[in-house]
Amino acid sequence: MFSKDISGRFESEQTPFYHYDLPLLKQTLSECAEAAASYGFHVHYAMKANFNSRILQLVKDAGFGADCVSGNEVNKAIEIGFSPEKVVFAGVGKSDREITEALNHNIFCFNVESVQELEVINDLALKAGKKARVALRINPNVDAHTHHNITTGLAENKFGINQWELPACAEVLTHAKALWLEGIHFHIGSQITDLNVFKSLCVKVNEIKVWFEERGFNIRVLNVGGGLGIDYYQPDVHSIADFKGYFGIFNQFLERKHGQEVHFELGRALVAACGSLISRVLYVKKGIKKNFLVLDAGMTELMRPALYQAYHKIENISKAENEGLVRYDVVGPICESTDCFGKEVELPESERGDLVAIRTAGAYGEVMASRYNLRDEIRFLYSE
Ligand SMILES: Cc1ncc(COP(=O)(O)O)c(C=O)c1O
Ligand SMILES: N[C@@H](CCCC[NH3+])C(=O)O
Repeated sequence: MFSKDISGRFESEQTPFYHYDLPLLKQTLSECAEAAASYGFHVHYAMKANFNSRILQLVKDAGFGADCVSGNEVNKAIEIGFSPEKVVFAGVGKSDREITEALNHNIFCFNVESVQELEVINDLALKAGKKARVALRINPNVDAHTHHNITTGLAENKFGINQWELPACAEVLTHAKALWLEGIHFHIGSQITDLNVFKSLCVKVNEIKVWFEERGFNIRVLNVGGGLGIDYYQPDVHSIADFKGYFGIFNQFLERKHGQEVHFELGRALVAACGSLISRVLYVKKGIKKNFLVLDAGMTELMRPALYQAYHKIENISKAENEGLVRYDVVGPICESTDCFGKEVELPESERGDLVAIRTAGAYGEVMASRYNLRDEIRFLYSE
């Protein structure tokens, strides 16, 4: 249950807003950093999960790098103070302008997603008089066993370079004057809870690394992406992911030579748990077959349930827990039938004005908000 100490502060606040529990975020970052350091691993925070400035500042202070997926994310990471040496730029469709700006920032590495992109980066780097450090994002065709819409490492997905194109990449890299190959990169999907999936990934990475080494390329960096899943069902029991167990898999199954670095790009597992969307009950609609709880937050503030039928725990934080339970479809005010946070959700009997917390919304929540229906700008509140 959401802490009463915290929720007491919300009564007079204008809703909806995102609440970020910064002490929990700091604890999560420190456990992750410590677990990674124990194996000598490096973590870049996937800032697409949440680029709220307060959060980025804490992530940077905890020593993480930044994994960016647009020129604007690269610029923001630099603005916040991430060292360019710790900034990587990924994405299947980087524009010429974005590439040139990132070159001018002297970022650590571009994660390259096609043979053509490799050629374009070479041309733009030549023009800018720079050398671009690149890693090839390879599609390993490993099933992440997660929601279909957030799977990225299957041959049918748009992401990464297919293995049959590796000889073409090797050819470009051999002749390109402005490219420097740092390593190979993989990211197979998000919200992965079956850790065996990462073992399968390690097997593929080992295989592909050898392919390059046999052809005389030095692979200094093995970037295995992100994707570590979290517990959306019991946010207070498992508020921090098992980073030690996760990194332990890679330590055990990834073959590393002396001097080879292992990089990760975690997003969700670092920031999901610290965020909740706080909303107020506008109306209780009683029906014969159904009761609706109409909130003042909707899919415009948190899109995941509408987009992926994603589960987020919903709590009425104005009422004592588990008293007089009633089933509700918890919906928002947006003119879309998919604007629903949960069906048949058991909650204490609720009334107009009650505060509702939609938990574990710190990743892919605020950043995916939209102004559809000309909604207000998103608001925030932090616990220090
Ligand atoms: C290339 C890349 N790296 C890292 C991430 C971060 O993933 P997650 O938030 O699941 O850790 C993503 C998003 O899925 C991604 O596309
Ligand atoms: N936005 C997705 C994750 C996509 C990650 C980016 N590749 C989610 O909310 O779960």
